[in-house]
Amino acid sequence: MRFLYVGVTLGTIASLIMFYVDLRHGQHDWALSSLLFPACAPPLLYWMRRGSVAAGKAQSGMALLIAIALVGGALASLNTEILLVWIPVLPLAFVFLLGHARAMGWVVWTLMGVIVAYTLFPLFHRGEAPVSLLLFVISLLAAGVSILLSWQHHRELGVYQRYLRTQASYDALTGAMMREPGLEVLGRQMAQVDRRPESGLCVALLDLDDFKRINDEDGHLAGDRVLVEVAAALRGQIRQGDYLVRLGGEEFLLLFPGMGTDGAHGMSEQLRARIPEVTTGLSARPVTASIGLTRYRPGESVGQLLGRADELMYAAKTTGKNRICHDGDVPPDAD
Ligand SMILES: Nc1nc2c(ncn2[C@@H]2O[C@H](COP(=O)(O)OP(=O)(O)OP(=O)(O)O)[C@@H](O)[C@H]2O)c(=O)[nH]1
Repeated sequence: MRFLYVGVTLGTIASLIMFYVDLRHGQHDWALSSLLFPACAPPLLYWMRRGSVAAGKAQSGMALLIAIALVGGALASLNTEILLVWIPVLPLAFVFLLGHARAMGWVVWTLMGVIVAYTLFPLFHRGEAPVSLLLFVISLLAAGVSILLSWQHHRELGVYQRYLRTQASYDALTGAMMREPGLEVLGRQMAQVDRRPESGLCVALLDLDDFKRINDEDGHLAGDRVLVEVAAALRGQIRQGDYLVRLGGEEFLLLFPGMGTDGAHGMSEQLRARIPEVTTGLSARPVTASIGLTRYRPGESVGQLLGRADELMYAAKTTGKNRICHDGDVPPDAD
């Protein structure tokens, strides 16, 4: 939005200077096209501030003004080099106003309008020649360069945004999804099962056993390496489309969308057996995990589902650890 205020102010000042210069040279028809932007853009901005015009519509309105001013200016005065200066500026103005995707359409149409204006120029000016073809093509090439620059900027921005999203969603130590985004995914998966109950969803709450002792006896760094190896093993074992979430500390949540209880139990059993293998040598004693496995019951809340998984995991802890506890009362398996 700040661009809009700066852009309208600069555009208005530049257009008023052009208007003054055109008037001094007695070119009244050119002066009219210079007056279009200062006459329309500030009121549009004012209506937008008051809320009478939606911001998106006001921005499209500004883009339209720029397009009309440029094509109109080209028809009226394309035999002066000064107008060519604006042609490379146009793609950047559109990108700032409308975002990259929409701007490209506007750029194409406006440049086509300018090319048509160049071609028709002699018709409107009794055979008078427009500015040399070489200069005109150079200004179009300069517009091409500014499109490439804006595209490059857009790409870099996309890479940076993806990087930030990853940083915000994935735990730096284990690479597992973090709690918040993980619970959002869980909510989405549950909603999907609510719509299509036959698809099913199982969740496993996995907690490493006696992790505090690993930290105390082998050191915090060893504890970290255990977490890294366990997470890597879990990720390597689950299917594409399953999710691994680090709920906190040494507690992980696994989501198995579309998997029945038998399948999820088999998978959890493999994971449980894999943990001591991948952590051999990292800790003086074998690393094991207790797992609470449950199936989502359509209509229940995230809290109810995770609460049940937690109770089952706790049952696994209290009945000897290194084991899986699962629902005894799940509906008959669809598998
Ligand atoms: N090294 C390391 N330790 C962590 C991290 N996050 C949490 N912890 C430790 O994990 C330990 C968890 O201990 P408890 O909650 O008592 O659980 P536990 O020792 O596994 O006992 P049970 O769950 O009953 O088997 C605490 O000592 C935390 O300091 C981490 O990122 N790295």
